[in-house]
Amino acid sequence: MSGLTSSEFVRHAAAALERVRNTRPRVHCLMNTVVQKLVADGLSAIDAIPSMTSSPEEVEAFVEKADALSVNLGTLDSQRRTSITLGVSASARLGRPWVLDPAHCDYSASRATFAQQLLREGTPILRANEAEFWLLQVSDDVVGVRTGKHDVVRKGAQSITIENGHPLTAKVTGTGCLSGAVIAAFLALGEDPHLSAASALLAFGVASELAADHARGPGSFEPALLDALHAISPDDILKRARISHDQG
Ligand SMILES: Nc1ncnc2c1ncn2[C@@H]1O[C@H](COP(=O)(O)OP(=O)(O)O)[C@@H](O)[C@H]1O
Ligand SMILES: Cc1ncsc1CCOP(=O)(O)O
Ligand SMILES: [Mg+2]
Repeated sequence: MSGLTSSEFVRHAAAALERVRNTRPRVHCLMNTVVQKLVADGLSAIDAIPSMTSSPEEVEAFVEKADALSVNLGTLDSQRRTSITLGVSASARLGRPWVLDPAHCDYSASRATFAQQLLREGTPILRANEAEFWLLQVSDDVVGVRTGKHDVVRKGAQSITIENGHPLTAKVTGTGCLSGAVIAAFLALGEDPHLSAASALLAFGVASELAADHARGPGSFEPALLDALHAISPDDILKRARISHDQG
């Protein structure tokens, strides 16, 4: 884990949350059409600044103005493929960090092929659920994030496992997509991508636990998650973090 002990990593994550709040990174999202609002609201709640437009004519300009890019393949059509290809190339050319969520690539071979092509551009972070994750190959310099009951953030032989979270998170459509966008906000800090991705997921997992304290089910969990992303403090991370790591 880049030479850090577990407690040093937790302190890093707490401080990274504070830096996101203070620097207000711009995150451009090429997001599926199902969960645009949740993702934009979740980014705003942690004090990042979202933009969501996906027209091919404008995508390069938006990527240029952004600090990081979040790409999601959930509702792929031909125009969106064009925008994503342009956005990802611009990101790689400009050296902007970017995150790929290959949503539902396990349902469609052509989507999986497209995801695999995109992963060759720049140095992305892959954020995927279990089924999607195992379908794709990531090179050793790409950070691979596999979410689920525990989130595993791997780079080469090094991995950080985040045990924080709540099962209600999986009952709200779009939380996986939002977790990818939150990773992009932390990547925008320009720090070690492995630590940034793990810090983002630790903050997201702790926020999910805070939200669950105020929820009666998925319907009330969704707004509670936005409230928790707004309210979560570095201290919450220091007090609640449950992580383990493997230096490989
Ligand atoms: N059983 C679970 N317990 C706690 N958190 C979970 C569980 N399953 C998924 N999550 C969380 O829900 C979010 C979405 O993850 P996941 O369901 O893996 O992705 P997707 O929504 O893309 O299918 C992540 O923040 C993950 O940590
Ligand atoms: C249901 C659905 N269909 C296409 S995109 C999408 C949202 C997926 O969101 P998540 O994987 O984050 O729950
Ligand atoms: Mg998903």
